[in-house]
Order: sequence, then structure tokens, then C-alpha cells
Amino acid sequence: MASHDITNAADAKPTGLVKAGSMPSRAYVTLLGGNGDYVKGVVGLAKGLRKVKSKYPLVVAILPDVPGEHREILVSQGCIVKEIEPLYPPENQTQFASANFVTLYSKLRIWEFVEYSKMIFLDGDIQVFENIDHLFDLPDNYFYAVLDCFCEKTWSHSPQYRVGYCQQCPDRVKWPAELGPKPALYFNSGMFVYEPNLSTYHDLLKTLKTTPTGTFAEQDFLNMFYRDVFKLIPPAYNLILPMLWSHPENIQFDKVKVVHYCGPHGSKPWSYTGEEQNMEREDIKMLVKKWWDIYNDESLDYMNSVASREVEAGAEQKNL
Ligand SMILES: O=c1ccn([C@@H]2O[C@H](COP(=O)(O)OP(=O)(O)O)[C@@H](O)[C@H]2O)c(=O)[nH]1
Ligand SMILES: OC[C@H]1O[C@H](O[C@@H]2[C@@H](O)[C@H](O)[C@@H](O)[C@H](O)[C@@H]2O)[C@H](O)[C@@H](O)[C@H]1O
Repeated sequence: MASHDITNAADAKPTGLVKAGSMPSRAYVTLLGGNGDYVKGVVGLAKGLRKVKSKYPLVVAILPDVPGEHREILVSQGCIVKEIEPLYPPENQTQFASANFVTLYSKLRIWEFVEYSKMIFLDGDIQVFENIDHLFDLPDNYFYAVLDCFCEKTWSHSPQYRVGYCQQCPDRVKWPAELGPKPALYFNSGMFVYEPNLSTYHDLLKTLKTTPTGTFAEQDFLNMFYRDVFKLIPPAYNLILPMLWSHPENIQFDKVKVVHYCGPHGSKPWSYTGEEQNMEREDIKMLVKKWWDIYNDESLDYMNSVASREVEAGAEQKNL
């Protein structure tokens, strides 16, 4: 049993021992670092969650390099802004896939948000097009995530890519026996359901100190940490764009609830050009338009939605 199977570890929460009167608190959480356009992604996410009438707030873990005006924008959109300290990968690693590794590793700080009993993490380049509040009712004490795909060039360093093996279609190219056991299931860390817990948080930080940096930063680390114990949820809850061209057979497009505009700069709606490989596809253009329709919808701005809620409340009062 992996050491981090929290169902048996010391940090598994005692069941039923909830302080009298303290209701389990839940929230969505995302991460924002730097002074670039990811703030647009977070604003879009806040508005998307409002559009699907989520019952829960959006917490934004922000790094010190986020400018004050970006923080103000998030507050004006009803986000709960929580400052986090940067978390640096192990000193002795040099193969950095990208300059924003510190931002990515800092994602681990959200395990410290123990004022919340359960949280759903969503990358800032994700949009929620259908209500997913029901995921908070998944059984406690587990980490839930969606399978990733090994078919992008970003995986060219891996034996999976070299032999053409992908966990999304394990029978298309079988894992060669001579390479030993096939890779453990591997999730995308842009979306997951988890429970903040100080013991797990300290375990994460302690383990990080001795874990070599991987190509995919905290995603590799979390897959090592929750290896063989994470619970799978369907791709409808985190549609990573490469699935559209690498594994369309695994996607029921009309059932997709969450879209993850992961990948290169040109795959982000706010910097979409249609010039990156595969980004000129009609389905991608439609998903980018859907993102902009929400982002530009002023009725979804927090102040307008507060005003509309007051009008609704007033109308209900009149009907009493
Ligand atoms: O400069 C950056 C880079 C990343 N991020 C955050 O880290 C997440 C993961 O980074 P990215 O979206 O680049 O990863 P991908 O899923 O595209 O590999 C983003 O969605 C943001 O929430 C950020 O806030 N600022
Ligand atoms: O590098 C770290 C990132 O790794 C993951 O994105 C990857 C992964 O999905 C690959 O499978 C794709 O090929 C690649 O394009 C994409 O960027 C997470 O979504 C993100 O939050 C972050 O941890």
C-alpha cells in the first residue's frame, strides 16, 4: 500500500468528529502567479462557476508576484484571495521544462487551506460549462483526478511516447514486456478533488525535498505522491485539449462539463491565435468562443450578480 493512502494513514480524518455547529466548508480553488494574462483565466473561471450557479466560492491562491491591480480585479469578481509563499523545487535540479516551475510547485500550498473540509482545484486555464458541485459529495479521504494523455510532443522525453503507448488506449500500442511493468496510471493535475490536511501538507513538503524535478513539475510530483491510490473520475470533468485529436473515441463531446485549455501559449483563450498545431480546428475555435462568451458576459460580473440576487430575493419576498 502506498505510504500516502490516506485511508489508512495517520492523517485520515476521524469520521463523524465534526465540531458541533461547524458545517463542512467547501470551495473551489485555483492558482495565480506572475503579472501576465492568467488573471483573465481566473476571472473567466469565477464567472463560469457563477454561470453554472455553483453553491461554493472560488478561492485564489496568489503568489507575491501578482500585481495589486490583479488582486483587486479578483476581489471585485467575488473571489476569496489567499496569499501563499512560493514553493521552490529541490535546489539540485536543473532540467526545468519552463520558467514557471516555481508557480507550479506552489500549487502544493493549497493543502494548507484547512479552513475548508474539501476543495476542488481548477487550473486558471480551465472553464466549467456545467455544474460540478456534486463532486464535493464523492466519498471523503480520497484524491480524485482525470487521466492524462501521453501523445503530445511534451511527452517526447518519455518511454511511453517513444514506443507510442498511451494509457488512454492501452491496447492500441501495447506496453512492451521487455520494458518491464507498464507505467502506473497518471493523472492531469490541472483539476482534482482533495481535502486540505496539515499532516498531508507536511508530508508533501518533506517528500518534495528529496524528489527530483520532473518535466511536468508538481504534476509529476503529485502522481508520485498519490501513485496507485488516487481515484479516477471521467474525462468529462477535465477535458484536456489534446484528447480531441489523440483520443476522440474517449470523448463524448456533449457530456463534457469542464474544459482544460492546457498546453502552449496559443491554446489559452486569452492568447489564442489559431496558429499553434491543432489550434485551427473548428471544435477548438468553438471552445475558445464559448470561453470568451462567458468572460465578456457582464451579467456574470460579481457586482451584477449580487444585484440580480438581491432583485430575486426581493421578488421572492413580495411573493411570500
Ligand atoms: O505564469 C503562470 C503560469 C501558470 N499559472 C497557474 O498555473 C496553472 C498551470 O499552468 P499552465 O496552465 O501553464 O499548465 P498547463 O495545464 O497548460 O500545462 C495555470 O493554469 C495557472 O493557474 C499562473 O498563474 N501563472
Ligand atoms: O508542466 C506542468 C503542467 O502539467 C500539466 O499540463 C501538461 C500535461 O497535461 C501534459 O500531459 C500535456 O501534454 C501538456 O501540454 C500540459 O501542459 C498540468 O495540466 C498543469 O497544471 C501543470 O501541472
